[in-house]
Amino acid sequence: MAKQRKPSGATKPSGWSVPGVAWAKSVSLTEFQRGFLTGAALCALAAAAAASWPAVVTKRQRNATEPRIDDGSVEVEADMVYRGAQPTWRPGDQNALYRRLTAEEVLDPGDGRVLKPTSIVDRIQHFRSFWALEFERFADEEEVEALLSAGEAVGFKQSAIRNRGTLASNDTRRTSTSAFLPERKPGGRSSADADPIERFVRRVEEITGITRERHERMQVVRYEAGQFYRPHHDSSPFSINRSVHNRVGAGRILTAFLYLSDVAEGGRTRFPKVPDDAARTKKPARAPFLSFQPRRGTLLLWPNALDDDPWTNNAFAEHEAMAVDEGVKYGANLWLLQYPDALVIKSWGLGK
Ligand SMILES: O=C(O)CCC(=O)C(=O)O
Ligand SMILES: [Fe+2]
Repeated sequence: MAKQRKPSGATKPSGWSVPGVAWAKSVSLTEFQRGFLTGAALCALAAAAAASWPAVVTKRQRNATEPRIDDGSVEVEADMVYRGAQPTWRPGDQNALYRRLTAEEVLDPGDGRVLKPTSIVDRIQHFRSFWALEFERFADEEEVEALLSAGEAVGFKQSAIRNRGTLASNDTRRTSTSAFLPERKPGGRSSADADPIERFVRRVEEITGITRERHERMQVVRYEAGQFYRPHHDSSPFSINRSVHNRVGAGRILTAFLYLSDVAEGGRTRFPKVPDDAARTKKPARAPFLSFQPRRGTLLLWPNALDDDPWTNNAFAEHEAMAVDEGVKYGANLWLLQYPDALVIKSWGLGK
């Protein structure tokens, strides 16, 4: 975990201009309106000054080598937090992954079978894309069982959820329970008969091209009848002033979600900002948004970032786990990160 500090070379901005005031002068406004705008601008400045540096920041040039990290109040360079690590994705890499997975043959590193998405959903709106790929029978029975046992061994607890930067449990937005599995150490790459979880992790490394030092610890989730996880985004914004975000949840550029059980009724994973494709769903009763039915062994893969700006969340990636009507639903999250996991940097000695 990088110590919080100011980015070197970043100085307080020299010249201030308040856009609201400049604009107010250029149009004809009443004295009252002008006074209101000036007052609002002064309030904003005072509020910013009251908060400690760097609550007020200049807009810097943005380009591929100088990422902007923005949680709404601070702006820092990624490598200040991630100790010079290279980002996983540069602009364009996300769409390149989509093309590779949909147009090329990706082979299972274990048994050599072709790993092909069985269902492809692709939306492009306002030049910003979102896609989700479903891989049926991605994990075999042994792998599914191993993940379930690993979850049981850790123990399922009321899932924690971040609420304005602090961890809170018993959140009404998430009633399910979950278990974070231990870190996966670097594994030997040769044996095809590795342990089942190892096989699964290698397959995810193969399809995504993202190796395990950029994986978060896997999280097994469990929902009993009536339990749900309301709409949320898996990736929290980067920031240096909320240290918890740096360790968990920041820069989850991809979600690989493996269903560990079939669910008879309910329990769908639904994307409430992505319209459904009428051609895919012939059932008129279904909500008109993209959703997936849990099927044991099926992997669902979707990006949480923007292709042209992988440091920024893609709003279309918002999703929810709808309430399970009957039976118990299990799944496993494997989040793939824009920088090596901070905990891994520390425990594997990957930091500088
Ligand atoms: O259970 C699901 O379908 C999705 C789970 C999820 O969104 C999460 O754990 O972040
Ligand atoms: Fe999620």
